[in-house]
Amino acid sequence: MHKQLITTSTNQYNVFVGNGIIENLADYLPKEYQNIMIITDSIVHELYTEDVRKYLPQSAQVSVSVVPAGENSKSIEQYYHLLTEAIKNNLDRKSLIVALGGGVIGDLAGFVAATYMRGIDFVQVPTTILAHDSSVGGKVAINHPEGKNLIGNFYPPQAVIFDTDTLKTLPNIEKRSGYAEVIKHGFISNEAFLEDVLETDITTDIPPMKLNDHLQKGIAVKADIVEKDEKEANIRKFLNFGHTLGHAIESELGYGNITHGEAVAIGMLFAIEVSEATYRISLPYQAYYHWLSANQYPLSLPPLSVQNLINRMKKDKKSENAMVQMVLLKEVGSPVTETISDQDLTNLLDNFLGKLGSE
Ligand SMILES: NC(=O)c1ccc[n+]([C@@H]2O[C@H](COP(=O)([O-])OP(=O)(O)OC[C@H]3O[C@@H](n4cnc5c(N)ncnc54)[C@H](O)[C@@H]3O)[C@@H](O)[C@H]2O)c1
Ligand SMILES: O=C(O)C(=O)C[C@@H](O)[C@H](O)[C@H](O)COP(=O)(O)O
Ligand SMILES: [Zn+2]
Repeated sequence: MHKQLITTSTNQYNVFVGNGIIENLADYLPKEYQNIMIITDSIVHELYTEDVRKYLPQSAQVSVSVVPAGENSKSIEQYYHLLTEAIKNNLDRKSLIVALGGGVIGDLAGFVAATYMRGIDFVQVPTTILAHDSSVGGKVAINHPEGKNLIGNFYPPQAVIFDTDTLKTLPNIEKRSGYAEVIKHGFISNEAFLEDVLETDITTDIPPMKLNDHLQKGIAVKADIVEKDEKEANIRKFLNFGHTLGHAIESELGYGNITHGEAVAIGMLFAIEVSEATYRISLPYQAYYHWLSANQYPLSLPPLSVQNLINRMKKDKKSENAMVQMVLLKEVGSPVTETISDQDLTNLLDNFLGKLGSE
């Protein structure tokens, strides 16, 4: 089991990562709780709720709330439904919410915990590769039809308990989605990590040692950044590499019609191209494109309006005075933020989408 302590401006919490560690769930809780509500989705519920229930302290009263699987559950309706469930289950300020699932559940349940009775404890029990990213750092949110994660907060969990055995049931599409955030951590941190991921075939079973190594390295990159800039005043923006266009694609296509990671994967391709054009440098665009293609990432999109995408990018949380800010790379491991003029963005995006091709 690998343990990493995260220190934020408001608290400290441990991230536990390892095979089979769910059995020790009760030991990883920082204190005793008498009333615990597990929030999960319909797919994860079938697979893992019973285990989690079994390993929670037997003295606690435990309830389970299940939302439909998928991005559409990061909605105001499901958020309100879960608050009602918390009230019905008599959760009080000393109670605990367990977020059991991927990033959708972590973001949603975390936002419920952040706002119920002005904030109660929650722990993240991630079950997707992507959630090595979403369970760490304390960003919790729901979506608005106008944009991703527009309603949320920074609200760190009490602990992250990541049993990587759960990843064995992940379908390939979710492995791809998760690995987009893994390779993002490579791009923004160091060449060796990036190259290791570029050499990994994720279409077949990834050796557990390698997978755990990639997850731990990704978590370390993220932890280092959020410890220095929890509320995204400056360097935390680097974790948004690929997200300015990625989020715009997700909301423009309609939530759930492309996975978060697959949209971000295309967003990173664009960010690399903009970096090369802006700084007149060469980055591993071809190697990355080849890896995406070999691992069956979607590399074409249904026809999308450049203007609509730009309007969406302007609603991104990094935007200032309606000017789009993107995270670019000066080289692998050296991210920067850059304001892009509307004219440049129109030209670059038009060219990029044309090259990417339409379905
Ligand atoms: N808060 C953050 O810092 C942060 C970081 C990255 C992404 N996110 C958010 O995370 C969300 C995406 O997370 P995700 O990709 O984990 O999506 P998800 O939670 O929807 O999970 C993906 C799918 O996999 C299923 N699933 C989950 N675990 C499984 C398992 N072990 N076996 C089989 N199926 C399983 C789920 O039911 C779902 O259908 C997006 O909303 C994104 O915005 C947040
Ligand atoms: O933790 C962060 O900071 C990130 O940007 C991580 C991203 O992978 C994640 O998708 C995050 O939810 C995006 O945040 P947002 O502030 O752009 O909504
Ligand atoms: Zn992301």
